[in-house]
Amino acid sequence: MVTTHNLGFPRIGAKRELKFGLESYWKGQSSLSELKSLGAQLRQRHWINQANLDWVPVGDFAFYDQMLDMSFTLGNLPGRVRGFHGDSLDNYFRVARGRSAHGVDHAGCCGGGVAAGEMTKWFDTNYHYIVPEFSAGTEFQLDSSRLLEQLAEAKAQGVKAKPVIVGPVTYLALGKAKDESDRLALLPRLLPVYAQLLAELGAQGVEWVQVDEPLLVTELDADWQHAFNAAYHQLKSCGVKLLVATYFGPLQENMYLAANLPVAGLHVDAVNGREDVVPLLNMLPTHKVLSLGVINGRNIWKTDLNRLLDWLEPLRDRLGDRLWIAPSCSLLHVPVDLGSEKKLDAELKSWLAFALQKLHELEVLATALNMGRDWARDALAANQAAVDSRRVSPRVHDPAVQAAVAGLTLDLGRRHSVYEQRAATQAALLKLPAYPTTTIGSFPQTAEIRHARSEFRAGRLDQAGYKLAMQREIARSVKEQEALGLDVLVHGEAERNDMVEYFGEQLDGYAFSEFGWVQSYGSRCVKPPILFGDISRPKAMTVEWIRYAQSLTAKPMKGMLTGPVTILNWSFVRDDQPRSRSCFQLALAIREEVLDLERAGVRVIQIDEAALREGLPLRKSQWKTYLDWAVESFRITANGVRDETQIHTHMCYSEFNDIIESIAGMDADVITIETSRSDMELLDAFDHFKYPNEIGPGVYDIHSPNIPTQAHIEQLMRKAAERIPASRLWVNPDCGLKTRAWEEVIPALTNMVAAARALRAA
Ligand SMILES: Nc1nc2c(c(=O)[nH]1)N[C@@H](CNc1ccc(C(=O)N[C@@H](CCC(=O)N[C@@H](CCC(=O)N[C@@H](CCC(=O)O)C(=O)O)C(=O)O)C(=O)O)cc1)CN2
Ligand code: MET
Ligand SMILES: [Zn+2]
Repeated sequence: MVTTHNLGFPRIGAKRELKFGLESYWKGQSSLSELKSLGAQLRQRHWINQANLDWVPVGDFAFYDQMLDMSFTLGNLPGRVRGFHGDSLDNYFRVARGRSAHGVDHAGCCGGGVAAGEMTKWFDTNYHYIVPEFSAGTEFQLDSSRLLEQLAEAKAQGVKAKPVIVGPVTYLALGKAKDESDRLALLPRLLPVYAQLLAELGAQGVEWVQVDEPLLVTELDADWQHAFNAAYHQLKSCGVKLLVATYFGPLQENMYLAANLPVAGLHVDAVNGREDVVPLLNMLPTHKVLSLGVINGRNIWKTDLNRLLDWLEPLRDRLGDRLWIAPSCSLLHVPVDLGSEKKLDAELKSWLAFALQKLHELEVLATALNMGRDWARDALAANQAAVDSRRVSPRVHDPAVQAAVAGLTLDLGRRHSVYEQRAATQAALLKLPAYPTTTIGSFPQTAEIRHARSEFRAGRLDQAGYKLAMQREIARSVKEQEALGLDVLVHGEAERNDMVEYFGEQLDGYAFSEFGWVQSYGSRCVKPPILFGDISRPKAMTVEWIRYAQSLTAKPMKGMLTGPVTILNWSFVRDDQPRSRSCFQLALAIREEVLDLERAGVRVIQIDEAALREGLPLRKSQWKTYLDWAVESFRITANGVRDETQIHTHMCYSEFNDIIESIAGMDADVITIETSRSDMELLDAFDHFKYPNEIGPGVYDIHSPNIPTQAHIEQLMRKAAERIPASRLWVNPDCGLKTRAWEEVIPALTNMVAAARALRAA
């Protein structure tokens, strides 16, 4: 018999219950016990949702992040939060979110400031985890309470529990040694704690534990390969069976290593690593379970079940009971329930599967594999009809768009003149001071803005009323910026629910959901739009708003767009054509918007490519191919403008050393990047490469509520000027300000402008 299981379930809740519960607790509007019982309710509901599986994940729930959970389980708390006397969940939130120095915390006691743990992208997803912190002296100490409590809960509910933990090697690799010490040197101290944890789980009657080691789909040097062997040799007799889970790509050169770890089972990504499976089978010891991740956990398309069965049936014949099937990765990265969607049309809906529907697909597969396809005849026929209808739908294929992409030429992506020449033309027109100041685009998305939008959606506010409400917000942000004395203004993005979804909603070839939320970090979610067909732009998307904003000021107003690569990377995209082709289609559509803005008299246009770097393939060998089409897409979007028009781009999570040539290849006149947390050291890449154009290195971290001082900003800018000629420097925050409050934004920008003035005077 084939066994079914799941690697993880979205914890935010079908209606984002966890988000609202967390935010209400953080605001002091509900109690810790209410929050904890909400967590228990969500776990229970999600276990019921998964009740038909043979093994159900336990421990995949997290109040903020699964890596931070693991840090607490391993007793690896940053020194600055040790010795906290309150509830450990409150301490957990202190690491997750930081605390400002003068605040009064939830429990009403005075807390000193606590810096938040660093947050970074989980592999190539749009999910962010809290980076474990290490130093040479790090000691670990088991705190199994969270996992054991959830296990007891699950057992009481009759759940066939398979605890899930992050594996020791991935845990170490994704952390950072603040003192530059060797994290691998900590492995001997870490493993006994894992062994103890596994033994405690075994003592509770656990049979299988899923140990996530996605690091195995990345390039590993000899030390890290060795760490895998060392780790699992030490854990092999801990009293439970281990299923080492890999995902987000093929094992490739790590296949032999993974196949021969001394564990009872291996899970592989059989969607993105399909070609690995047969060679893997040939080297897998015959006592081991092989779990095939056959349902895509990273997108929302229905699986072609019949075709999958054609491939799976011979594997079933060969593996028998040793075959397990599952989604390719945790379902954390997809929305919960397609059934909640009332506005998507029936045809499109028939092509889709969210988490619950994916679990159903798994059941159908198991029935067909265990009993024969006849037993699943109706489900398979319905699936076939849906898959066929999508394949041939005229809604998916637009010959005009395909022809435009086929006709792309390199000159579309080239500016008329080189940077030096354009820069002179632009300087004469814009007449900006030295160290010009600007912001990245968004201003606070206040409750009133969100509320107005939700009233508009619900039909309680009409189009005119909504437009007026947004214009009022735009006017407010223009007024604030003028009072602050900023040099290049933004309209503030009040009218945008999200920098990607907003464009998805206006482009043909896109659909969007009502409840398709996916956790991005903590309580913050995104609703990735669904790119299902060839992309075109029926009409201008941003011009009216920008024109309005420009009408309110004599200062230059930036046109604000999201670039094609970022729209692609933060959407659910087609699986029936290469990503590059969808990206070129987006590039052509956004290019038209750029040209429309230019025609409307907008002199500075920013095209955000926040997700360009995170879209890099996990293996370096594939970087060049990606960068080539990604950079070309940006160039097509941006570079059709006249010399007089200044193009800006923005990137966050910027680590540019290894891709600086591609960044330069985009040929934006100005790039704004996140640098404040690295003390301007990121600029070394730009310095060494002699990056030719202008740079706005972020001078303060927008993720923190702390107000940067003028002195600190000046000091950072002086550091920047050691690396980049001052004549090419801009002064701006690290990223957009939408998650901050006006009370934070005003003093921070006041100090920023004062710092720029002081630098000019010097
Ligand atoms: N797509 C994407 N990926 C990204 C980023 C990004 O900006 N976009 N930034 C980085 C991650 N950072 C992020 C920063 C903030 C949020 C964020 O604030 N998300 C909002 C949702 C934003 C949104 O779509 N808002 C909608 C819906 C708002 C909403 O929830 N409204 C309430 C009603 C409110 C009321 O009636 O008062 C509801 O529907 O229940 C809107 O403004 O229209 C949230 O979780 O709260 C997400 C990610 C990296 N990845
Ligand atoms: N223009 C966008 C903003 O300011 C860029 C954000 S990058 C995540 O919000
Ligand atoms: Zn940003």
